[in-house]
Amino acid sequence: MQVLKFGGTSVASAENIEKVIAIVTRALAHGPVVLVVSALGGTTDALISAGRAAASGDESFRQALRQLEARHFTAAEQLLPSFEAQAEIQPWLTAQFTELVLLADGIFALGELSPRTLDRLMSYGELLSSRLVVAALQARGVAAAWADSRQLIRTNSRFSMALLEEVATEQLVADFQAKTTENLWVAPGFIAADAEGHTTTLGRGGSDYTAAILAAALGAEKLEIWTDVSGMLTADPRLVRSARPIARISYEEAMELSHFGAKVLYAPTVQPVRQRGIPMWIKNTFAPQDYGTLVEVAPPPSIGVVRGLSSIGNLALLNLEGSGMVGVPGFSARLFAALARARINVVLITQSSSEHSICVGVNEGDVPAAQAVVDEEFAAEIAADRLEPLRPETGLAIVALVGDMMRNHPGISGRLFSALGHNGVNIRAIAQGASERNISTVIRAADVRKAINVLHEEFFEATYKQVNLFILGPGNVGGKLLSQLAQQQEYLRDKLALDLRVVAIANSRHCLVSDEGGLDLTTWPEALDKAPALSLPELTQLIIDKNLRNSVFVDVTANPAAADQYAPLLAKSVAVVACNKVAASAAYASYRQLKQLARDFNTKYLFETNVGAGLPVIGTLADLTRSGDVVRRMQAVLSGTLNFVFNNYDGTRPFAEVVAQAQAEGYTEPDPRLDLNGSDVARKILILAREAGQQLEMSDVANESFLPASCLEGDVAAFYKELAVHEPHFRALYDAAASQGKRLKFVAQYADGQASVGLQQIAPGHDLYELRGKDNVVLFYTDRYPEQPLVVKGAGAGAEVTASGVFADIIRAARL
Ligand SMILES: NC(=O)C1=CN([C@@H]2O[C@H](COP(=O)(O)OP(=O)(O)OC[C@H]3O[C@@H](n4cnc5c(N)ncnc54)[C@H](O)[C@@H]3O)[C@@H](O)[C@H]2O)C=CC1
Ligand SMILES: N[C@@H](CC=O)C(=O)O
Repeated sequence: MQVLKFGGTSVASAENIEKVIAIVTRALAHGPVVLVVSALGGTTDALISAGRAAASGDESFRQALRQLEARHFTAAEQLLPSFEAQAEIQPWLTAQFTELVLLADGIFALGELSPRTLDRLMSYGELLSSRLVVAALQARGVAAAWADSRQLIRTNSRFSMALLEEVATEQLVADFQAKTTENLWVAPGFIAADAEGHTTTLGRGGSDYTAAILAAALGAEKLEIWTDVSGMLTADPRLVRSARPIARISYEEAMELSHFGAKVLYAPTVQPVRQRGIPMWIKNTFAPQDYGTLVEVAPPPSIGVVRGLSSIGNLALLNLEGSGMVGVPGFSARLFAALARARINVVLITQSSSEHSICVGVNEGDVPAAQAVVDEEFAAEIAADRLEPLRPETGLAIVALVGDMMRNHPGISGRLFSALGHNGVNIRAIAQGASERNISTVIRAADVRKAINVLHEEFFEATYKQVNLFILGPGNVGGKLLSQLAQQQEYLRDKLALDLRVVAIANSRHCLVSDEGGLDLTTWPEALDKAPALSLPELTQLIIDKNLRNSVFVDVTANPAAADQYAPLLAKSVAVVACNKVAASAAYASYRQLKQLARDFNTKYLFETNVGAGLPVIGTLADLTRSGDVVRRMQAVLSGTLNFVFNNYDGTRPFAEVVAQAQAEGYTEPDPRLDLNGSDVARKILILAREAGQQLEMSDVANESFLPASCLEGDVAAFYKELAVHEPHFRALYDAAASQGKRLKFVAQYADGQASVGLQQIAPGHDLYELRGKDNVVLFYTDRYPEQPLVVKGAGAGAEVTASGVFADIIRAARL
């Protein structure tokens, strides 16, 4: 005997029922079949709302029932081609709907819908669908007997969620089997009856359960649950696009996953087949060729140890806390007894070993009742201040990892916590049974999508990690960065398993945001011009609200207001990558705060390009200090612009023209005066000193500017004019150095807690002398490099190299 169950979508229309018939006909070739069907998709909901409308005096229930009637008549017409077959079923359908209307009229008259009446009302869905399927089969020459599940399955009288009476059911099934000759029975799912013959139901989704009960009672060789997806998936596909079917799974794992929200299977279904060791398949009616999922005793181990992820929402935590609980036996018994009296289902339990609190998870809808019964139960202890009143917390969800093999693998929870922690997902409670088959975490409902995706990547996608970028300032450097990202996207997927998606690009006028899948990195300039404006705080809020996993904010502006966004973003575990130097060179306290926030919220604040553009200057310094070395002295040329200017200025061309060339080639700051007056270099040596462990402020950096003060009055155009006016000054500086065979270098120095920047004449043979083009050089003198310094040298400015430094920081942030 095989038991096949088809869900609501599988029998939602005549066309779908044809598919069901084809599958059943094929199965019959292998032996007798019990076919269990759900109501036509949407019917149960329609019946419930019609019943509720009737109970509340709303006559719209009549129209709803007329619509249901029409739908069933249409299905009958489509399924039964012959006039005779239709003539046979139509009076029966009419009689059913007459009964249904009478029942609803009764509800309307009484103004009350009891659980018992609701069960009766709902039962029509499956009664109608199963009869239609029998008629359709018979019309195609397939002999089928209709088996009324109310005469096969005995339950108690707990209406809407009746409990199975196993022994009586087995007897009823055996009796029916003894008197039935057909090889195919068609039974309505979901419904049963109590000892008095009242119709009961087995809980929403209960048709799966019906099939499992019948399979167990008949000792079937297999149970097939036919639905609209190709088996149980590694995660809810509405949340995780890359979720994939699980080929084989144990009963226990299937039970855990279905209990924790995997809607494909009604949780109680597993128990009856598990008891008898009956293999259960989950198959897709619309893709019968797909393998589906086989639920069995001992499936092969899953490669990634974790078999699946699931989640349930609408959860509340109830926290019972107080010193009066410590070491006193019986508290939990009283808590659970009180909840049970109010028929409140406890979804999860945790208790700390201090015994100072017990925390239980319940459905949010049960919170008021729970609060009332628990506070009443513990009224005396609360009054005596030995317990606090029950504290409910709502807006939560459970995300669970499921897998039989987890118990043999240390480190699974470590990976779970670390993946969630890096993404700013706060875990409110944790539960793990001694079987270690399920690790459940309670998190904010708003974090579920992110958490499930992060965990899916961690445990199932050895292949890709999605990283979501928000890029501010697609100018000189930002534009190059976007080209590099576009060019490298495929390589990163193939070689580093990183799926870098640019979710938003913003400049000072527009903000372009992608809906799904990331922005097209070839057409963004035109799209950005048409995009609406968004203020910086609004952009920050958007990033927070999107709540995407592995989010990175990339600041490629020179804007102080942009730097103000780092703190709120880091506090939400959004990584910050900046070539903007404002934040790292602002007040020491705020620089520290940002670094601390990154540590506290398990994320990264990276600004390697703040010094030496794409050169590994800050990274090298960090490697030195991390390994215990102490930086005693630094000497450096840190301005690409000034090095370029002094390398190219010899009096044959005006100084202003050489500066303009540096700007045109993309070496200067957006405001070139910051380079020329030494501020940019001062910021850089300040950042290096801080990274070396010194608590310095910008005002501590001595800046001996070579620029006449009048050059800084007015705007950038005035600055260039004034440079021209002071040509003799620059010529004199050059001549003084050249006459001694020396070169001009704008040098940054740090020693003994003191930092300074200024123009120096450098003699041949000096470490700073041979420094071409726009190059930078940093000499680190440390305890381990006391005389011969550790040298970092190379191109220190330019959009391309800076963009590649930012890119490298993005990869660091992404891999955490
Ligand atoms: N050019 C270089 O060699 C290096 C540059 N940097 C840094 O790179 C940063 C960018 O430099 P460039 O690309 O040359 O500048 P840029 O002026 O070409 O680009 C800046 C971009 O920021 C945008 N922006 C400015 N204020 C904004 C706001 N409030 N909101 C949104 N967008 C805003 C502008 O619209 C523009 O798209 C600067 O902080 C600079 O210090 C760092 C290392 C080397
Ligand atoms: N304007 C800067 C660019 C890098 O920080 C420079 O010239 O060095």
